[in-house]
Order: sequence, then C-alpha cells, then structure tokens
Amino acid sequence: MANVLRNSAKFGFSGVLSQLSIHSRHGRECVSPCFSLQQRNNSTSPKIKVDLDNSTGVAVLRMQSPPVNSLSLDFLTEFCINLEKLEMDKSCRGLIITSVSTHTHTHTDTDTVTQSHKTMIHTITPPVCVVSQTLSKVSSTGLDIITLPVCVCVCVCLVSQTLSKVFSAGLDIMEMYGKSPERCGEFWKAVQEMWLKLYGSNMATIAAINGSSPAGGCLMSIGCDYRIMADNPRYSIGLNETQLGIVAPFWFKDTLVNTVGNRAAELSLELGLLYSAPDALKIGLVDQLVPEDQVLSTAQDTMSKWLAVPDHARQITKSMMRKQTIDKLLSNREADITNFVSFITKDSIQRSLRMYLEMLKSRKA
Ligand SMILES: CCCCC/C=C\C/C=C\C=C\CC(=O)SCCNC(=O)CCNC(=O)[C@H](O)C(C)(C)COP(=O)(O)OP(=O)(O)OC[C@H]1O[C@@H](n2cnc3c(N)ncnc32)[C@H](O)[C@@H]1OP(=O)(O)O
Repeated sequence: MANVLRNSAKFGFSGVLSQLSIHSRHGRECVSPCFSLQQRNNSTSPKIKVDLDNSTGVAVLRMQSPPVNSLSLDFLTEFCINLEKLEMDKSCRGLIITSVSTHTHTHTDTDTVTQSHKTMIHTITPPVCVVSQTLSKVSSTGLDIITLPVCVCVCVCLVSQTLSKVFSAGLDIMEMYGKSPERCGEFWKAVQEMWLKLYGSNMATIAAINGSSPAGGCLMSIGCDYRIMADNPRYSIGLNETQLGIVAPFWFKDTLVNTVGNRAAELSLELGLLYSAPDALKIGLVDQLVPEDQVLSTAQDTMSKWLAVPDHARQITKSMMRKQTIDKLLSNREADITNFVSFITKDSIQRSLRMYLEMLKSRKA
C-alpha cells in the first residue's frame, strides 16, 4: 500500500492540473472558467464531480463524461488526481464511485451548440444573443452531409448532455485505435495508475453501479471493496475483452480471480462474458442488487458499516489481501506497457478494434 502511495506521488498536483483536458474526443470544450466554477462547487474536474461530506467522511465521486464515461487518458488523469487528493485528505475515510445520469456543462463567450440526439439546450441564461442559423456538417462516416439547426450563443449558456445508462463503457477504444506507440504507452500507464490507486486505496471503496459496466468499467468496479448494482435488465457487467479480439492483462485477470474465484474467472475471461445483474450476483461479481433509485442510498448505508470497523485494522487487512496482486504489477510495469503497446499496435488487433467500433456504430443505426 505504501508503495502504491509512493508511486502515485509521481503525479504532482501542479503537473497534473496542467494536464487537465481542454478538449474531449466528442469535441466538447471545457474552458478554464468552467474549472474554476467546479472548484467553487467542490467539484474537482470537468469529467468527474466529487462531493465530500465532512460529517461522515464519505466522498461520492460521480463520473460525468458523456456519452458513456469511457476511460480516456484525460479521464484517467482526472480520476487519479481526485483519488490522490481524497487519499491525502485525512478526513476522508470512504469513497463511493458512481455515474451521474445528467451532465451539465458550462460554455462561455461565443459558443455554438448543435442539437444532436444526445445534446439539448437546457437553459440559456441572459444576457444572451441567440441567432438561428443552419450548419452543414459532415457525419462521422464522412459520407453524408447533414444540416442541423444551430444556435450561436453569445455570452453564457448552460447546456445539459445526457449520459447513456452506463456506469463506464471501459477503456476508450479511440485511445487504442490508430494511435502512435508513444501515445498508447502513455495511455496504458494511466490505466495502470488508476487501478493501482483504486485497488490499493486506504479508503473503504464502494462501486454504486447504476448502469452497464463492461471491461475497464468492470475493472474499476472490482477494484473497489464492495459492489452494489442496479437491478435493471438492460445493464450488464464483465470483462468482455476477448469479444473485442483483445486479451485482458494479467492484473485484470488477477483482480477478477480475487473477486469470483478461479473457475468463474476462467469461464468469464475466455468467453468474454457480460453478465446480467442477477447472474453477476450469482457468481459474486457484484455483492448486492437493489432497485435503481436506491443504489446510492444503499451504498451510503453500507459504507457506514465499513466505516464502523477501525481504519487501521481494515486497512492492514486489505493490504494483506491485495498486496501480492499489486506488487506483481508494480514489479512488471514497464514490461506490461511494452506488451500492451506491441499487442495493441499489431495490424490484426487494429483490424479487430476497427470492426468492433463499426459494430458499435452500426448497432445504433
Ligand atoms: C498478450 C499480451 C496482452 C497484453 C495486454 C493487451 C491488451 C489489453 C487491452 C485492452 C483492454 C481493454 C479493456 C477495455 O475496457 S476495452 C473497451 C470495452 N468496452 C466495451 O466493449 C463497451 C462498448 N460499448 C457498449 O457496449 C455500449 O456503448 C454501452 C453498453 C456501454 C452503452 O450503450 P448505449 O447504447 O447507451 O451507447 P452507444 O450508442 O453504444 O454508445 C454511444 C457512443 O459511445 C461510443 N462508445 C461506446 N463505448 C465506447 C468505448 N469503450 N470507447 C469509445 N467509444 C465508445 C459509441 O461508439 C457511440 O459513439 P457515437 O456513435 O455516438 O460516435
């Protein structure tokens, strides 16, 4: 555990703040006034909102990165900064990780807002000047020209974007597709860092899984101490890497084995299974199912039980259970990055990823 903390010290706050995203994959900007607004609201970054209740010592970390909370380099960097801050805050003893269902984004100055299937104008705060126009836009396939109504807003407007019913869609596939080996290496280091910080956290951690949680989303969930999932037939969870033609790294596998045991992990990984909530409960991939509107409150009630245990006893026990698994990655980090980069940049793997991306998009069409 101490190793993990020492390692994480490499992310100095000034360094990481300068790395904060100003542009997401989906083209949504976060300008600096947005960040300062978040700070005033006790939210630490644009893709993640953290509320620490000083009376209970419990922080709720809400992922709010539309459309699917995918784990991009920017997202992972912000996640690690937030975790590190909470870890160093002695008043914080417990952490609940969940997803928001609505994301509010602040735009300033002249801004263009397109009305697409996932974006709607929520509020326009005066003074504002709205000019109706039409915008020609090339679609993501690059083939069709479509015309969208747009509003050009001068001054300040607030836009609300709806997140899918997703806890996290896992690693951002766009970070692994068509990227340079250097960039892939940087990305993988951030994935490692996220897992090391979470799995080795001194805080009691609960995943309040209020949506689907495939692959890296599942890794984040099993990196916590306890999992509560919404009992919704549309949601699934699992390490489905083989379905994408990729191989879950050894530390994903180790975390799953530590959670569900060897046989269930073997079936789950080789077949790339995504489990419904009841099936996930059956194999012990999640610990509890509750109605969707009770996921967070149940996590809060459960957290009070975890925090009734003296911290030092719980922390030493957690370390005893997880240290070997953590040390295995710590002593193989560079080799693991090299493996990832050489694997993911192979032509055949890139082809698999492209087909998977096309499948995701065609499913929608
Ligand atoms: C031998 C040596 C081994 C060394 C190790 C090597 C390799 C290990 C490598 C990698 C490990 C990877 C782990 C991962 O996490 S990979 C990611 C896996 N994730 C998935 O499979 C999830 C895919 N997504 C979905 O199933 C659905 O999107 C979801 C159920 C989450 C939500 O469905 P919904 O219908 O609400 O939304 P969609 O319309 O499908 O999606 C909206 C939008 O978002 C895009 N998108 C979805 N998931 C991702 C993603 N993971 N990354 C990037 N983008 C994603 C989707 O394409 C849509 O985009 P658009 O069409 O609106 O542009």
